[in-house]
Amino acid sequence: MNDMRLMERSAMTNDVKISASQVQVFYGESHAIKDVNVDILDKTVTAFIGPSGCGKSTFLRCLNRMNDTIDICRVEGRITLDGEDIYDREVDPVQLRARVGMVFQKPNPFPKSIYDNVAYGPKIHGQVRSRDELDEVVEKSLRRAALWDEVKDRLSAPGTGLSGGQQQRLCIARAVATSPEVLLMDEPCSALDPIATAQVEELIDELREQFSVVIVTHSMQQAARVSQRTAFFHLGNLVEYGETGQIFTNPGDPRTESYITGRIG
Ligand SMILES: Nc1ncnc2c1ncn2[C@@H]1O[C@H](COP(=O)(O)OP(=O)(O)OP(=O)(O)O)[C@@H](O)[C@H]1O
Repeated sequence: MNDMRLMERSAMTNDVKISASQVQVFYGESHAIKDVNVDILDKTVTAFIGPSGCGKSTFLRCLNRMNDTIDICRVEGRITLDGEDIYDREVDPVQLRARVGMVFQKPNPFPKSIYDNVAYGPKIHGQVRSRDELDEVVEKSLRRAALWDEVKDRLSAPGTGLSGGQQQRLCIARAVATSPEVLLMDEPCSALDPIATAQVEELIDELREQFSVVIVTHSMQQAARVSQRTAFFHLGNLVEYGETGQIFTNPGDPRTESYITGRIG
């Protein structure tokens, strides 16, 4: 039985969810991402690490076309989600972002009630047909974000009135409410205290049972704790990508080694 489970697990984690090939990103004349090739696996947590300014967030934002919102930003190359080119003219970026959700560094709940923060996505994407169905989605999402018990008696209170850690879990609930296939997290714990960080990390581990999670982090301890794959970026290049344990214990590139041992960054 255990062997069987192991087999299922390893087979599961070899499915490619997002594939990037020869991706270049420019901000005006500045070349921020240089020829990046990477396959992001389904039902896996992938950590992007590297020194400040190396392009982690820029590359993350390519994966759900958030860079489209930055005028001077130009993305080249090919990125596919389940084999389909996400930069194809036919693809609606708003629909794409329902499939590839995002959680930002600073919790940013809408100035609305806790309920409405979570209900917003399913409503605008026409994913629910009745108030009962919406109630169900809201409850399920808040449970998945490990927030339900703390807020179930005050769903109409403003989301901005929650603590920082609760607000970040509310943003995670909002992101999972549209049933995304991939969740992008840009330093989701940087504004949180150690207890809230531990809660969010635990949550990330649970979320990967359902979908692919990509997390940008400055904390190597966090990358080691939550991820199964790690990508090390340096000066816009993807230097090394592989199993987290291997990257941290036996990196193949001297730049990765310098970074993880604290010599650069
Ligand atoms: N909106 C923007 N306009 C112009 N240049 C930008 C913009 N965003 C990022 N850059 C530049 O692109 C490069 C990569 O930045 P990015 O924020 O992706 O790095 P990062 O690795 O996520 O950094 P950090 O760890 O400090 O958040 C940097 O040189 C940065 O100055």
